[in-house]
Amino acid sequence: METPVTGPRGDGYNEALLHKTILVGDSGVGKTSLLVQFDQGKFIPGSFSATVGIGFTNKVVAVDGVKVKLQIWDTAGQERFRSVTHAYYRDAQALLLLYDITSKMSFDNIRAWLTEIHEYAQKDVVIMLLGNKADVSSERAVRTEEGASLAREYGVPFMETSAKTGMNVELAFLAIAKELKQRAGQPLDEPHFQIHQYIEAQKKKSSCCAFS
Ligand SMILES: Nc1nc2c(ncn2[C@@H]2O[C@H](COP(=O)(O)OP(=O)(O)OP(=O)(O)O)[C@@H](O)[C@H]2O)c(=O)[nH]1
Repeated sequence: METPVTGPRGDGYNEALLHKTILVGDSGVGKTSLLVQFDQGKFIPGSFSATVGIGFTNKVVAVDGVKVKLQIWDTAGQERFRSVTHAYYRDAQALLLLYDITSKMSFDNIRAWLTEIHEYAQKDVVIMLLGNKADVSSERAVRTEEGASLAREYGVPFMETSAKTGMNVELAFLAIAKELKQRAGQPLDEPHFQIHQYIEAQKKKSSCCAFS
């Protein structure tokens, strides 16, 4: 379900469709940091201040030259806010589910998160699994293949990200925006766009070119 955006701006923003996207995952996995990196291109290191409740940021991304507006909801990972955040799942078109690659527990909790998502979200919600904090390789507790294998089991796209370095952050949101644009019946430049293949191709492209 897309909500047309209305407002005073005359830059095409008004005509963009609004797609609700929610960031979920355990407390401390980096949801707020990922959103700040995507929205402002920066990482604020230092003390961790847990999100209280829920808040959103609007971000317009260009997909094939067309504006797609993502309304990105940042939820609190702490258990005590869970009943509040469940209420927001229902309207979401996309869910970015994060774990922290340095925290086995946050990875082990992904199955429970997926159970909740399947209980409260729409059946056709786009889900993407993200293993965040990929820059902290010395403390890695979850192998990339474990993340990929879990994602395959649930049929969802997967990538590792770093809110600190920005690795794959834009790619994650752009892939979601493309998928949502396509679902809204708006054509893409790639006529056979598939989110899984798109992500794999982009990841290959960046690893190929980073070393060439
Ligand atoms: N090195 C590194 N640190 C990160 C990364 N992402 C987040 N952090 C750090 O991890 C801590 C928690 O990040 P948050 O973004 O607040 O986590 P959250 O998931 O929003 O937490 P809640 O609001 O409690 O749900 C902070 O100290 C961040 O600086 C990352 O990609 N790399």
